[in-house]
Amino acid sequence: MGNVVPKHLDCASCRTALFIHIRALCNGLRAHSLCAPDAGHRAPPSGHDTGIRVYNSLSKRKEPLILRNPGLATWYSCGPTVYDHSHLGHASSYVRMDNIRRILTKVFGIDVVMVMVITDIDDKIIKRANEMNISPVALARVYEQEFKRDMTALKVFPPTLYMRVTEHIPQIISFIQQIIANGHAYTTTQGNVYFDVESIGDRYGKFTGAITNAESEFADSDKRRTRDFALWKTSKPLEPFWVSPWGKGRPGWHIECSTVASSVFGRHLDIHTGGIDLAFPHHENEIVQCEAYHQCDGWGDYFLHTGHLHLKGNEEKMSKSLKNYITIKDYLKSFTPDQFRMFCLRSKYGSAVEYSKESMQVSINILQIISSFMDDAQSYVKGQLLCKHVQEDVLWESLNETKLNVKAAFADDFDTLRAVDAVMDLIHHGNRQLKAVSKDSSDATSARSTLVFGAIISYIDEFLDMLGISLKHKQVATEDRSSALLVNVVEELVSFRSKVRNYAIGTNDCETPQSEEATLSKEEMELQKEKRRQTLRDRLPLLEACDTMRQNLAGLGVNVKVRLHTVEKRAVVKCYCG
Ligand SMILES: Nc1ncnc2c1ncn2[C@@H]1O[C@H](COP(=O)(O)OP(=O)(O)OP(=O)(O)O)[C@@H](O)[C@H]1O
Ligand SMILES: [Zn+2]
Repeated sequence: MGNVVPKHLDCASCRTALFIHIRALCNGLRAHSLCAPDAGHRAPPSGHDTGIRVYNSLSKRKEPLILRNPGLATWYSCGPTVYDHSHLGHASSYVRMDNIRRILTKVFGIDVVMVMVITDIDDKIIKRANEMNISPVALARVYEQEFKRDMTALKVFPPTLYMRVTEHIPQIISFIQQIIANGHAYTTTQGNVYFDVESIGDRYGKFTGAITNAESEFADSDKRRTRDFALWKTSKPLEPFWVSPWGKGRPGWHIECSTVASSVFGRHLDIHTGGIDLAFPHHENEIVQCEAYHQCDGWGDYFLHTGHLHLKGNEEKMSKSLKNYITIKDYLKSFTPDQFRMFCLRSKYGSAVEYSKESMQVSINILQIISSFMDDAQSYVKGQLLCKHVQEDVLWESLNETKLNVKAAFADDFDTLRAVDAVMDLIHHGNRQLKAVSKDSSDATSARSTLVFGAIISYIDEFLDMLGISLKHKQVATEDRSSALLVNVVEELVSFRSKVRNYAIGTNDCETPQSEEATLSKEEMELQKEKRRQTLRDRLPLLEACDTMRQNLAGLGVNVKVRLHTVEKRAVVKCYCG
């Protein structure tokens, strides 16, 4: 995003410097629990303590999350620069932030007012539009729509307000005028406006302190000092422009976020988010612009940054400009949104994540374990799965402990990884109690513990639903609106297979009752057994077809289970059950 990064990325030394810088920031994020030496620098915000602790990139430590208004969080999120497809890097950043938002609202009862800006004018948009021979606005609208569609597909809640840069140019111009009037920016004869970093003394460098803009950027610029950055850029021939007091031009990247955030939230903002690459210089610059405009100190109470997603064996983040991306649309051809959401839950939002087929497989397996447990637990509650006596008190205790552990994990910097582990522990306990027995077993008649399993099912359902995962649509890719229909079709198919299979193994055939079996002669018994064997041989192709269908459905993520008590009597079909 923005106009600083590509210049860095064109040049090998700047690229290296940028990666070192990002790694340093990521390391800072990983060391969440450590206190940074300068942590005491900022006064804690005044307001209402939520009981949550968050890692604040500003102080580089975990702090109590204190909101200005009780039960309400104001949240500004940097949005995408829309000149190309959205990729899994965007997906991971926005899904992880969506999880935080869901936790805030659904677990802690905090309403969130979230604003996200869409960067629809920028060097890269203009360049790409020229290459494609279309207008920058047309290009931006196409990819903006695609981004929104992709987010919907991944079940990311839309922000309260999406705001486009191009629809706020007058506000941006006034914002810059005020910064100039307050003595923190200067104009040049070429029609550029720059922020005067020296004018704010040592208040620059909240995120880094050490990094300055590259000399290469300074070389062909009319700014006074290296660290100064553009608020308004004069337009080159054939570029889109807006008329301003400084001539025809367009806004710099950072100013759009400061203006839009201030236009909605005024001088106070609780939470600001983005990927870790945005901490410097983007967020650094946003802060000083806002402080210069509002004449305040400490704009933005909490800065939360997501770690980067990168491909296995690749140190660089997945990015449009590096062309090393997998689009969200392509990803959803092979995987489901729920599988991606589970992938995101399996790490802390601030850490880097490695994307690979293997890491996806781990998430798929977890969902399958959950799904399988929920199926078994439901069958048990319905009386379809007969089990040994259940130790209810152990399960009630485990459920209560899980609830406490999950909430504590969420209150500790939204630790989704720990929360999922706690739920998997509960499932482990549940599975240990669901020991299937045959219907003839004496255990089969013991009283069922339906209530505790009902409570566990309901809790896990709520937990997943809260985090945007729905087992009801399990294993079905939801590229179109017909997913619900598809689920019904799959269920119909599975039920048909089950009828065919029962016929093939002779479950529904009239048999000689056990009481009468005793009266049969040895020859008659032998005849009866031979008749059964012949029936099974005749119907073997049907069994094989059922088996093949089960394997094929498993390949598509639909697991067909055969209940123990319906098959165990028949030794001959053992090789087909499971
Ligand atoms: N690989 C990634 N991992 C995590 N977050 C990412 C990744 N790539 C982008 N983001 C985040 O997505 C948001 C929008 O990013 P942006 O539009 O700048 O994407 P980009 O692919 O990095 O683009 P560019 O290559 O043009 O800089 C930002 O908050 C950014 O930090
Ligand atoms: Zn921004």
